Amino acid sequence: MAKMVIHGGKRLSGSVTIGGSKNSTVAIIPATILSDTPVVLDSVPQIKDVYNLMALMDEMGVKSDFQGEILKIDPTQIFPISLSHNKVTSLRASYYFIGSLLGRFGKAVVGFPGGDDIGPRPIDQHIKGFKALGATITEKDNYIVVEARNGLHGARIFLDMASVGATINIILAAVKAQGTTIIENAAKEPEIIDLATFLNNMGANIRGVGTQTIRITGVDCLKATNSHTIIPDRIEAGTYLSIAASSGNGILIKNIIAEHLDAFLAKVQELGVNLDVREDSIFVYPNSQLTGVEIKTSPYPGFATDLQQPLTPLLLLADSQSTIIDTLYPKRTRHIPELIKMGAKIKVVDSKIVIEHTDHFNAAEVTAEEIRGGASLMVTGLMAPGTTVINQAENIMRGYDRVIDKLRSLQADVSYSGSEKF
Ligand SMILES: CC(=O)N[C@H]1[C@@H](OP(=O)(O)OP(=O)(O)OC[C@H]2O[C@@H](n3ccc(=O)[nH]c3=O)[C@H](O)[C@@H]2O)O[C@H](CO)[C@@H](O)[C@@H]1O
Ligand SMILES: C=C(OP(=O)(O)O)C(=O)O
Repeated sequence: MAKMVIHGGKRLSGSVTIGGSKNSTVAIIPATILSDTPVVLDSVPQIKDVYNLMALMDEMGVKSDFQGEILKIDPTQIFPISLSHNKVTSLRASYYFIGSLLGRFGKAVVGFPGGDDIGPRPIDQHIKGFKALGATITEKDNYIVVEARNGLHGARIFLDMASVGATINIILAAVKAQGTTIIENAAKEPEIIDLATFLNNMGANIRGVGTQTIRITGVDCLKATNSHTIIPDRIEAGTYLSIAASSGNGILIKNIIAEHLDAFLAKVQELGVNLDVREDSIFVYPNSQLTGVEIKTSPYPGFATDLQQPLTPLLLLADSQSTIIDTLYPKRTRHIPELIKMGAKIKVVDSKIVIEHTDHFNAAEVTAEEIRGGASLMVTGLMAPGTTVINQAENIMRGYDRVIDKLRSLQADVSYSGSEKF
């Protein structure tokens, strides 16, 4: 079990550069196995999910090399195997190999996915999509067998909800299928646009990403000619913005696409945080008078569920009550008992998180049950005077690029002990 130790209560300053998006990267890596040539990705974040995906690809004969921010992947010697290894359960995005193996070999045998324990996370819409494309699905022990004996063919698929994962998985399966696939009520997240840009640059024919109707016309082969640069991580950016507004003495956050953070920035400004939004960076002024806000998470372009927990510590500083309703994951509340140990005045009332003004935080030993809950504890630990120890800090490392180095560059006193080298 890894630990993050924070000696908090210090004012932070300087600048921090946001890394490539976790949720783009973890979709694009499985997508690389659809390529008939080696692939080069740039701006790849150094996070645990990336190393786990590399290990999974290694089992299929796909060699990869990760130096700095450049990840080289050679899928040309790939062979089909069952992915029932325990690495599959270590991250959610392992389920994208169902779509990409199906697209490449017409068959995928993959263990049930893991990912953050943030409440029920069914995959019925993925299954519905694969079936519509001509696959049969069977479940055996702890894995799922998806097979298209007569090949995959285009279909019209209406998603019951705008699921990020289902939209991506259907794109991956359909990109080399016969004919045209239409996804209705598709998710519109920027990471889906990034994936489609990557695939289209290799010769795919995907239109309409970023709208609710996506059309994919199957092609025979995909070839990489240029490297693909991953978009900046909007959730990492929002987390540093929360740190800057709660503990900063003036912090510049670089490599941001502000448009991807519209709903979040609007809420942060409504809260009273003083920001200077520049072309590809945001300067966060030292803390000002904050007033409570009401937040309701929703699919993009709404307020991202992945940012409700990282923002919560800042809401505790407001002089009046704030509320959060997480419509996507109402049970995403495992950080709350841990925040209470640190002095937070916060409770859950009928699926609504109620946050009251808190004027004293204390350091404590707490546990990061999942990635964004961990981020919430990290932001609070930086505010609380004394020594905070975050257990299970490996969950934070799933998605925060070189977080210890970045926090230290802001003058934070933090350390990490665990088997991962971040
Ligand atoms: C690797 C990745 O990109 N993870 C993100 C992705 O997760 P993920 O792709 O798992 O999230 P989805 O967009 O699929 O889920 C949205 C909602 O739909 C429900 N649902 C989804 C699929 C399905 O087949 N059936 C179903 O009922 C889910 O329970 C959830 O309530 O989007 C989430 C919502 O923005 C983010 O929190 C995650 O960070
Ligand atoms: C829930 C998240 O990730 P995953 O879907 O990979 O578990 C997240 O990044 O907040």
